[in-house]
Amino acid sequence: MGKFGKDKRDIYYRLAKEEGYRARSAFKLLQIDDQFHILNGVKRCVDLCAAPGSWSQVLARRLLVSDDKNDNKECCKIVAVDLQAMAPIPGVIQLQGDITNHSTATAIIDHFDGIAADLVVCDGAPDVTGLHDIDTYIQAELLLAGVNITTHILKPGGTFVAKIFRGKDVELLYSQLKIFFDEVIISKPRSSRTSSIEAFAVCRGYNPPNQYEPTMFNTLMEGECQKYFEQLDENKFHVNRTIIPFMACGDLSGFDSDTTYSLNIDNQKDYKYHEPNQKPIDPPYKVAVQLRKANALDKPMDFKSDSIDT
Ligand SMILES: C[S@@+](CC[C@H](N)C(=O)[O-])C[C@H]1O[C@@H](n2cnc3c(N)ncnc32)[C@H](O)[C@@H]1O
Repeated sequence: MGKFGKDKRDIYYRLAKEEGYRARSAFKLLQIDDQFHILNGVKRCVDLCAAPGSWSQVLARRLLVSDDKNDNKECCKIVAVDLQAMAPIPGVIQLQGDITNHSTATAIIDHFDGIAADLVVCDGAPDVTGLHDIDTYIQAELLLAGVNITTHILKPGGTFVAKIFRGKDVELLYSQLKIFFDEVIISKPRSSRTSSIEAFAVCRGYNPPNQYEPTMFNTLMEGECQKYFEQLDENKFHVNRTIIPFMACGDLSGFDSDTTYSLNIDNQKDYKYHEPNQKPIDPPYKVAVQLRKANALDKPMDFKSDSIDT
């Protein structure tokens, strides 16, 4: 496949480059916001698992714009966190850290001068192995780590948006989210491939159980933590089956992420190749790439997975 093949096969990859985004995932957050208006009135916002930074770019473009209708520029703060280093984005405070660490929660709150956030978004994904059950399990753990840290930093009534893999035990995750939020909707943006099990949980109205004290237990599903919730609020803790609404979002007559488009879309727009906007600065696969270039890998490695969208 030539240099243009991916532009043809993946319209959102191409549009991301044209519109200056670092990754195609930007469109997922844009479409979620268009549907649910999660950014309305937001003054403090946290982007968990943010690298390479396309969601932070969306947050910065939509929240830091100063015009007659929006005077947030002075007071809106965006903090982005990732394990990996990320190239700077004007107006975004960056923290390199692990979302499972308490010190990361403290560092975020310090940036907000002790005031909790209005919105937390989390597009966290582990390095996928291609083994679906393992990938889904690790993703669930990461989502729960996202919820854990969110309980330290989100204001009551606040909104949490997180990537979720719809694997076979996803209903347990829905129940966990319903413990903390009044409303949970699972949403599939048009820019997320249909073939991917990825979707996004849009959780509104943060409302933890009575007397809930935020902890950094590794998972909310484990026995001790579960017992803790049972003691706290019997009425609110149900790990029974929960029916969660599912909504597609994004312009349904717009671009389909599973379709291959001509390079001159509808002959209306002249095609011009764009390089990616920001290459990863220190990716975890760097050593493997170097080994491969030096012909030092035993056999070629395939990092592709057809079921996980990035
Ligand atoms: C799909 S990427 C996020 C893409 C990003 N939303 C964007 O639009 O550019 C997933 C990110 O999760 C990060 N991540 C995974 N586990 C993490 C952890 N425990 N703490 C912080 N970041 C983590 C990875 O380093 C990776 O950058």
